[in-house]
Amino acid sequence: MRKQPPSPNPSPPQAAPASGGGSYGSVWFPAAAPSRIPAGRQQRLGEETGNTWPFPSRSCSGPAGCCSCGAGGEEEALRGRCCSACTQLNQSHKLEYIQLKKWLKERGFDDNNLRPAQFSDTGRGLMTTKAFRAGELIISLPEKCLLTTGTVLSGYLGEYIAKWKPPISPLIALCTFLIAEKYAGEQSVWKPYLDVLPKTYTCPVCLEQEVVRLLPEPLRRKAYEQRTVVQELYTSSKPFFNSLQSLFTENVETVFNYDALQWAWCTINTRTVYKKHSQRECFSREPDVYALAPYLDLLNHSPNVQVKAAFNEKTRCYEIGTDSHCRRHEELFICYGPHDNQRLLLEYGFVAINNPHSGVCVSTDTLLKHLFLQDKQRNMKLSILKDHDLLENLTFGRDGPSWRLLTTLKLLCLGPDEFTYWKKVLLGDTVSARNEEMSLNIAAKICFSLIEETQDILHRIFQMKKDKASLENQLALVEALHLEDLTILQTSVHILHNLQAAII
Ligand SMILES: C[S@@+](CC[C@H](N)C(=O)[O-])C[C@H]1O[C@@H](n2cnc3c(N)ncnc32)[C@H](O)[C@@H]1O
Repeated sequence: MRKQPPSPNPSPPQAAPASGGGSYGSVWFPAAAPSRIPAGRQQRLGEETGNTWPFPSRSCSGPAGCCSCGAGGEEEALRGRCCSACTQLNQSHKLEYIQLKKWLKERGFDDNNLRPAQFSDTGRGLMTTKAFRAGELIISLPEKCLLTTGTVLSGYLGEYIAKWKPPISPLIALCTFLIAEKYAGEQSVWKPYLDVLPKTYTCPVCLEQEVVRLLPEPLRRKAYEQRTVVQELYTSSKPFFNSLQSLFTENVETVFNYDALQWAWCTINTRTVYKKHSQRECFSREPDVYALAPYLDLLNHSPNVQVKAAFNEKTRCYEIGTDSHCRRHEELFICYGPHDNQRLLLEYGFVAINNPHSGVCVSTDTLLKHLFLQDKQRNMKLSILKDHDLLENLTFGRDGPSWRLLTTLKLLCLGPDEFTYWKKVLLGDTVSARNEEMSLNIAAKICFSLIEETQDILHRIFQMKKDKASLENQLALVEALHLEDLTILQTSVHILHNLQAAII
C-alpha cells in the first residue's frame, strides 16, 4: 500500500499556453514525441498541421430494421441488437462507465450524445446517440478532466520531481503518476479513469519476440528500437523511482517494475492528445505536449474522417468538431493522422482495414535482386538514384507501383545507349518503349515475389495460430497487416498488367 494517498482533490492542471487558440484552432493530429522515443509517436493528436481529414465513410450495409441503418428503433440499437455488418454493443450500463461518467460530471463534463460501445470490427469505441451536422462540436472536455504534467506536479509527486536531479522528462513524470495511481487502487482519485484503461496493449514493445520476427521490414527494425527505448527508459528511471520509496510501504521495485512502465508508456503513447505546456525547470528539455483525456480517448481512428481538435483557450476545454455529417447510432471516428498500417501498428498497436495510406515497401535488397548484375552502368545508376533519394520509400500502393518506384526502375532499365537520358527519366519523360516495357516487367516480377513472400509468411502465421493459442491475438494482428499487404500487391499486379497491355 502507498503510505500517502494522493491529494483528494488534485488542483486542475496548470494552464498551458495557447496551442492553437480559439475554437478549433488546430487539427486532431499528434505532436513531435521526445527525441528519446525514436520508435514512438512522432506526433500527438491535436497538433496543428494545417491538414484536415475526410469524414466517416462508415455506414451500415445491413438489412432494413437494423439500428445503424437508421431504419431500426432506438431501443433496439441501445440494447445492442444489430445486423452482422455493424454489430455493436452498448456498454454504458456497465458499472465502470457509470462511475466514469459520474466522475466526469463532477468535473464539469456531462454528455449524452456519445456512449461507449463494443464494435465488431474496431473493438471498444464511442457510438453517437444523435446525428451530428458538419461543423458541430462532438465533444468538449473541461481542462479539469485532463491528466497532464500539471496534474502530476500539483500532487504528492510534485516535491519529489522538483528536487530530483537530473530532471526527469514530462513523459516519465506521467508514467510515474499512472503507475502510482494504479497501484493506489481504491485510494486513487483517478480510479474511475484508470479502471477503463486497457489492461494490456498490442504495440510492438508488448509483442512476443517470435511474433515480432513475423513483422515486415522496416516495421520489424522499428519494433526492436521501440523495445530498446522502453527498456532504456526503465533502466534510466530506476534511480528516480527508488527516490519515491518513502511514499510506499512496499519495495518500490515491486511497484515500478518493467511491466508497469511498459503499460504506462503504452497508455501515453496510444492515448494522449496534444496539449503544449511551457518548459518547466523541474523537467528535462523533452517537449511537454501530453494530455490524457478521459472518455474522449475512447474514440477510435479512421483514415477516412475529417475532424478538428484542439484545446480551446477561451472555453478551457479540449474540443473536437466534425467537418461532415455523422449519423445516429454509428461509431464516431477521429483521425490520428495520415498513417500507413505499419505506423498504426507501431504507435497504436492496430491495423486499419482498407487504409488508403498503406503501401508495401520495396527494399533496396529486393530491388537489387531483380537487377542485371552484368549491367556495366549499374553502380553509376545506383549512385544517381542515391543522390536523388530514390532508393528509399519505393512502394506498391492501392493505385499500383508508386511514381518513385517506376522512376527508379526506368532509370535502372536504361540500355547502354540510353544512359545519357537519365535526367529525362527523373523528369518523368519517356525514353523508349523498350525502357517502359522492361521497367513494368521488373515491377511485375518484384510484385509477384513480394506476393510469394507474403503468402509464405501468412502460411507460417496460420501454422503458429494452430500451435500457439496463447499468441492468437498477437498473431491475428500481424496476419491482418500481411493480408492488407497481399490485397495491395494483388491490386498492383492487375494495374501493372493493364499498363503492360497498354504499351504492347
Ligand atoms: C485512443 S484509444 C481509442 C479507444 C480504444 N479502442 C479503447 O478501447 O480504449 C486508441 C487505441 O484504440 C484502438 N483503435 C483505434 N482505432 C482503431 C481501429 N480503427 N481499429 C481497431 N482498433 C483501433 C487501438 O488499440 C489504439 O491503440
